[in-house]
Amino acid sequence: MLLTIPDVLTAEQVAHARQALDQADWGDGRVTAGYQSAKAKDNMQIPEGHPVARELGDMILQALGKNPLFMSAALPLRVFPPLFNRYAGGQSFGTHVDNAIRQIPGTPHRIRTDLSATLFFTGPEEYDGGELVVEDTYGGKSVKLPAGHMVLYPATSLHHVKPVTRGARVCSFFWLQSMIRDDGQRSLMFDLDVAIQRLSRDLAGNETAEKSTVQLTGVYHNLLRQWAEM
Ligand SMILES: O=C(O)CCC(=O)C(=O)O
Ligand SMILES: [Fe+2]
Repeated sequence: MLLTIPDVLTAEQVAHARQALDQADWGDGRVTAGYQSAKAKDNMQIPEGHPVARELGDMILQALGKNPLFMSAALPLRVFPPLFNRYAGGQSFGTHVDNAIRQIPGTPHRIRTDLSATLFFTGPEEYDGGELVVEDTYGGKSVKLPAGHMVLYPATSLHHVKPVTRGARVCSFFWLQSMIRDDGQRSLMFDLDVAIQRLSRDLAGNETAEKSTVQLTGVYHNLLRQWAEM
């Protein structure tokens, strides 16, 4: 499932991040790439563990923790500390697949990358190109979002970022391990959750409908009990 999560950050948070990112030291993005993706990757990154990356990473993780759409769609177990990238002057990232396993820097912990995320700090009017294209069985889906919005997509997908031919594209990107490894099962849980929420909103006050909503909520939790890995 590929999902846009609007307004993860407020306009004030985006402005604060932009200012901090403009002043940070950027290095070659190849340092966090795997063997194959290093050949395709041409961008800049803030080094892992840089104070700006930590501060803004915490801001993003806090915002996501309070975002019901993100929590419902991702069912996150562990989130990789967000990284930050910048493409300008024709830079791009050719077709690649993200590493399946990532060590969380400075810890003995590893995560399985079930989902990949890109959170935009620059708006589409600020640069040309720079679309993130995610391939799935139905073809390629091109994504270019307003600042503060985020896209969540299966880390299993081949994807690329088109050359940025004017201006600069600044984003945060990271991965997460979900409590539900399988994309199909996770999508089912998300659909069920969305439908239950809508039913309880639309049929509030109807006693029979409320009984069914409680029963469906039970089905949701019992499926989660069957499928979740912790
Ligand atoms: O810049 C992006 O939107 C994606 C970056 C990416 O695919 C990666 O770093 O693996
Ligand atoms: Fe990637």
